[in-house]
Amino acid sequence: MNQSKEQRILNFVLQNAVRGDPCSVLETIDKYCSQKEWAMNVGDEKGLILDKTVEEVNPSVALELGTYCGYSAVRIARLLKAGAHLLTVEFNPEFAAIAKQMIEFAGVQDKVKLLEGPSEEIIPQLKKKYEVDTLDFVFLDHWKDKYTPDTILLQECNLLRKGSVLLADNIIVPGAPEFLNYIRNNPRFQCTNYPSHLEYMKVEDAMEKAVFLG
Ligand SMILES: CCNc1ncnc2c1ncn2[C@@H]1O[C@H](/C=C/CNC(=O)c2cc(-c3ccc(F)cc3)cc(O)c2O)[C@@H](O)[C@H]1O
Ligand SMILES: [Mg+2]
Repeated sequence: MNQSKEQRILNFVLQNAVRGDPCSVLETIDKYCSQKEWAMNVGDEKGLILDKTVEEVNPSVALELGTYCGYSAVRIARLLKAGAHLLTVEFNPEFAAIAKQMIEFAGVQDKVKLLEGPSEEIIPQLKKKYEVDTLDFVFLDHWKDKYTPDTILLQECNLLRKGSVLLADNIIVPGAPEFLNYIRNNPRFQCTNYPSHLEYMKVEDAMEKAVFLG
């Protein structure tokens, strides 16, 4: 049975990156996906916006929706302070297995908890089952039509506090028009747009930061 693209990305990392070095893993994925096969990692350009936001928030508890191969999980986890952790949610078992190996190879497994299942089921379990009080930072990068329902669900589950920061990928491509409409017209969020480019392409994209005002 021939390999999936995601398996090929992981294998390229296992053979070419430095074990235990998150930056090396990120560089290697970016190299493969810009030179060999495009893949929907946040990438190096939007990755810098993600880095700056994570450094600014300096979260104790972070959530990511849509792990995929684990690129942004490694990207976020490498910046977390001692004792801080990232919960990342992925419902595709094949991608979850790839991401688990990617996270472990990068050496950030102690900071990352990969939760396998759909976000709409996991989010309501975060407080009781995963001992979350509130979330300091949320990275949205899963199905674009789920950004809004999951943002509403996070609020309904009392997982956001005054100052919680959401960062959403792909505001232009593939686009999240209903999320943008929802979040920009919601007085409980303060929004900022960050123009950038689609990963590994000369196509315009953007990220949107939304700070929950409580
Ligand atoms: C059902 C909602 N809940 C979910 N719960 C848990 N995991 C979920 C969920 N949705 C999706 N996922 C997972 O998140 C990932 C999905 C990401 C969706 N992302 C995109 O479609 C995307 C697509 C593009 C893109 C851009 C231009 C193109 F021409 C083609 C594709 C670029 C990106 O940066 C993207 O993020 C997968 O791993 C999927 O299994
Ligand atoms: Mg994306």
